Order: sequence, then structure tokens, then C-alpha cells
Amino acid sequence: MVSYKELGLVNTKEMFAKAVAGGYAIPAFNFNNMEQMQAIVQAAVATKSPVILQVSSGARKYANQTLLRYMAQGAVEYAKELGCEKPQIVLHLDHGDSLELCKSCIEMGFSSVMIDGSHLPYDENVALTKQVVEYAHAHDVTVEGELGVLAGVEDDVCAEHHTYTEPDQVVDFVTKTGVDSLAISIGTSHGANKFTPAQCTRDANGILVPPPLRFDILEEIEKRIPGFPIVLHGSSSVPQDKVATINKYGGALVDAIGIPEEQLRRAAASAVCKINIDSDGRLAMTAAIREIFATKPAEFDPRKYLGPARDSLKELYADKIKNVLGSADKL
Ligand SMILES: O=C(CO)COP(=O)(O)O
Ligand SMILES: O=C[C@H](O)COP(=O)(O)O
Ligand SMILES: [Zn+2]
Ligand SMILES: [Zn+2]
Repeated sequence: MVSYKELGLVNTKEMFAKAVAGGYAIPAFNFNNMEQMQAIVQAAVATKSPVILQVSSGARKYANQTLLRYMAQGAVEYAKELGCEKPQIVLHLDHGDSLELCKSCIEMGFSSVMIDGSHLPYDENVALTKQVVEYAHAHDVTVEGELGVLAGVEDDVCAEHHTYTEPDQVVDFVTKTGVDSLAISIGTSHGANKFTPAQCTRDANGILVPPPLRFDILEEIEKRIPGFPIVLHGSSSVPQDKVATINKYGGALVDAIGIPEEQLRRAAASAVCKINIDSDGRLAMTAAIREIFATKPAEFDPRKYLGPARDSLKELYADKIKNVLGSADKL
């Protein structure tokens, strides 16, 4: 058993309290490899922002949970080397699906876990989440639970249809489980195709406009649990310049559409204090790599395409922090 505290990591408690009070949101970026980790830390240091490093089940399969944990430990030292005196970095399990997995992450040094029982019948979600909270809190680890099911299909995160969070359930859920934060479903979804064209309207230029998030549901939830930290998954905006670059250089993304940044700004100003972004980073890296493969076909040193992909990712994440989530200068 190694405690995250020995690794220089922090849990989400204090950073969420500050984010809710300050009307901004903490970025939660997924990482699977060194370049993504470096880009996230560089962006957080450059903007003086707290940051959540997220490990998904896909990441655990791809990169190995132990290696990712050591990378997160390294991230703290790396942030200091980059000039940040007191980095605030959380190592978080994204979409944990069992008590055993949450325990194994906590024992290895994760400072925060999500137990996603949102697909279970309500009482089973409560029971599972409560078990995780009991174990996690004994180690001063914070827990994110989820109520409501997001639309979309992405690897292990699969929900064929969505169910918005039922505001009448939230008081009972947070009271019975003791969770530290609650992920809700108000119209976001995972991946780069968040809406079908049929769900969208078109503006004067023929550009697809997605249906707005259900801020009415968010407001109802906030009324029931004032000041309680709310989490938004599936919050990539799917930047159309990245999509265009990918497709220009041989990609085949069709009807890729995300959540407009204006709506995320509005959410961040409310009790939403953690915003999950993964797909936008994937798009930024892929656009940079495709462009290099197409324009410099003689290049075969991975550093020559992974390096620019990392730079592009850093720039995108720094921009999210400064201009969308509002967590810059909050260290
Ligand atoms: O919610 C996420 C990770 O848990 C990521 O969402 P996106 O696919 O919108 O980036
Ligand atoms: O929530 C989903 C994240 O975007 C991670 O997905 P993944 O399991 O493909 O790594
Ligand atoms: Zn879920
Ligand atoms: Zn998610």
C-alpha cells in the first residue's frame, strides 16, 4: 500500500471546494502515454492551474496501470522542474466499474476514483458506490459517483440511450453514498460524434448547431444540493479546424460534433467543478500527426511527429484552461 500523499499528489476535496466557490472548473484530461502526460503538465504549469490526470479502463489496458501511476508520480516532479513550486495534481480513476478495481488503484497511489454505477438499478448503484466510499475515505481518497446515463458508445463506456439525471434522486444518492462529487447527465456524451445531424439544426452558413445542454436540469440539481461538486463527462467541443485538418490529410471523420465551448463556460461558472476532456486531445494529436505524415513523408523518427502532436495538445489544453474552464491562476 502506497499513499498518494507520499507521491506528492492531492485528492479533489480542496480544489473542488475552491472551484465551486470561485465559479470555475478543474480540467480532467485523460492520459495513456508520456507525450499526453507531458502536454497536460506543461499546460497546467504554464497556466498555473490545478489538474486531474485521468486513467480510463482503455488506458489501463493500453499502457498498464502501474506504469501510469509511476508516470503520475513523475508528473509531480516534472511540474516542479518546469517551475511550479506547489503543483496540485490529482491521479483519478475514470469510470471505475468495481470495488476491486477502485481498491487496487487506491492501494497503488491514486488520490481519487470514480465508481460508475450509473448503468445499474438505482439501489445497486447506491450500494456499490457506498462500499467504494467507505474504503476510499478510510484512505483519504475522494470518490466521484454517477447518476444518469450518458448517450454514445466509446470503448468500455457504452450507453445506447441516455437517461438524464433525475433531480429528485440526487439528495438521496449523495446522502446515502457519501460521495465527494457527482457526475450527471444533461446532454453531453463521450466521443467525437455527440449528436447526429438529425438532432441538430443548421445556422445561416449551413453549419450544424447541436441542441443545447439541459441547463434546466442542472439548475434543479443545484437547488437540491447547493454547492455540491458536479462533474460533466463527455465535454469535448470537437474543434472543427482539427476535424478539417484530419480529413484534409486522409482522415474520414463524418459528422463530428461536440459541445460548444460557450455552454461549457456557462457550466463551469455553476456548481460544475470538473470537466472531462479526452476526445479533443485525440483530435489535436491526430491532426498534427496526419499533417506531418502527409507533408513530410520521409520523416520516420517518432519524435518528429509525437513532438509536434504533444505541442499541439499542450496548446489546446492551455486554451481550454484559460478560456473555457477558468482554472488558470488558481494554484
Ligand atoms: O468524459 C470523458 C472521460 O471520462 C471524455 O469525454 P469526451 O469524449 O467528450 O472527451
Ligand atoms: O470516458 C472515456 C474516456 O474518453 C476514455 O476512453 P478509453 O476507455 O477509450 O480510454
Ligand atoms: Zn457513466
Ligand atoms: Zn467519461
